[in-house]
Amino acid sequence: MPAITLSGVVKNYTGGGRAAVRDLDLVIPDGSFTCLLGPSGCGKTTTLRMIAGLEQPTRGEITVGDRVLDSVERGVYVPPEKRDMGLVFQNYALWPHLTVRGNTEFGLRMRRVPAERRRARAQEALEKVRVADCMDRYPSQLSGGQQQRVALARMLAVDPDVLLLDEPLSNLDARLRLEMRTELKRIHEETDATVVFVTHDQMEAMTMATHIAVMSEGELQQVAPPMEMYERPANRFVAEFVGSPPMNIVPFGEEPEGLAGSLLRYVEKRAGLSGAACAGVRPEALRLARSRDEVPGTAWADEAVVETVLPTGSSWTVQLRVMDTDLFAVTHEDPEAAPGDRLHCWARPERLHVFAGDGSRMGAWDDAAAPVQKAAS
Ligand SMILES: Nc1ncnc2c1ncn2[C@@H]1O[C@H](COP(=O)(O)OP(=O)(O)OP(=O)(O)O)[C@@H](O)[C@H]1O
Repeated sequence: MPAITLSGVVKNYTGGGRAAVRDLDLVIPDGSFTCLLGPSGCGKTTTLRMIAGLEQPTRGEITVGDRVLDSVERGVYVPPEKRDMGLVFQNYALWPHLTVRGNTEFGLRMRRVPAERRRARAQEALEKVRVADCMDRYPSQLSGGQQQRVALARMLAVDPDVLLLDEPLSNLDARLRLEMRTELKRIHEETDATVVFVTHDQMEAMTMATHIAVMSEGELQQVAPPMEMYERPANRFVAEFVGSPPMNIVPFGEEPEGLAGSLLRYVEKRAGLSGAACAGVRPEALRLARSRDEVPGTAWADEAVVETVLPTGSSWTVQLRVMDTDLFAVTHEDPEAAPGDRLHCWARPERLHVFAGDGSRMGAWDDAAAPVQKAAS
């Protein structure tokens, strides 16, 4: 299955104000598990529906390899049933008059798969999502979570090359959701299918995806493998959206004082940089030290007062007051600190993220901050 490519795709709904999707250029690699991630209303579902053929772009092209599925300019539109894609949407729309088995076999029946084969494939798919024991029930006799799993089974039974999933786990409780994430990841690895998965839950995207595409207000912000996006967010929006607890961001403003002033001086001195508008540090990159002697010489450091210490069982979240600003640190070792304690907080330069006034990442900072590579001797 070749890559799915969206080129210059725009979607304006009639009666809608601004475009739901704007100038979208996105390549979904073959065999990838690509998550479309972003806050509510950013255009994720619209993008997925256009790939499925349920909405037509206002402008632009969608292709799979050499096959053009949509081209407004060339007057091409391939209807959903001719795209060989499996769909599961949030409102999974099972047929109320068919049993679970009937629903799961439905797509196979449409494809004229013989009865015996149909039964076996439906059984297998229902076992995969663990609802085989509800085989003879009707959708109205199932919980929301069970219905969602039947919708997944119905799609899996057909074994499509492309799986399009719109928040398919939203009706499951926390435990089942976690289980189904693992299950979906396993299914993806087993089938080689290309999966496009819509979610607003960044943890879901981080744990399942091979690639994440972050959108905001109809525009693509960044596409990258999860860890690359986490470690090198392309702009301030991505930096703040991906990660939990979120990245600490310190805006410099017009005349930075306090922590902002200290950080800006550090950044300017180390990188000879101008035009920086804010700096960010992830909570786990913010380290704590009892004495300044424990801080590496090249690191940024400031004095901090402990405000609260919140143990979660596996980690501790420490709220710090650094001059005029609150910062959050996460540590996996007991910080042995109490409110009111005076500490030093610090971060290695390569763990600081610096953004310009338009929100874009300042690559010049990364170049200056990276540890000097030892020349090969
Ligand atoms: N049928 C429609 N008619 C008019 N406007 C629409 C329609 N569908 C979506 N929109 C608008 O398009 C924008 C993008 O919506 P979309 O559903 O794609 O976002 P989303 O990121 O999937 O959001 P959510 O996570 O809430 O589902 C929103 O402003 C929405 O109000």
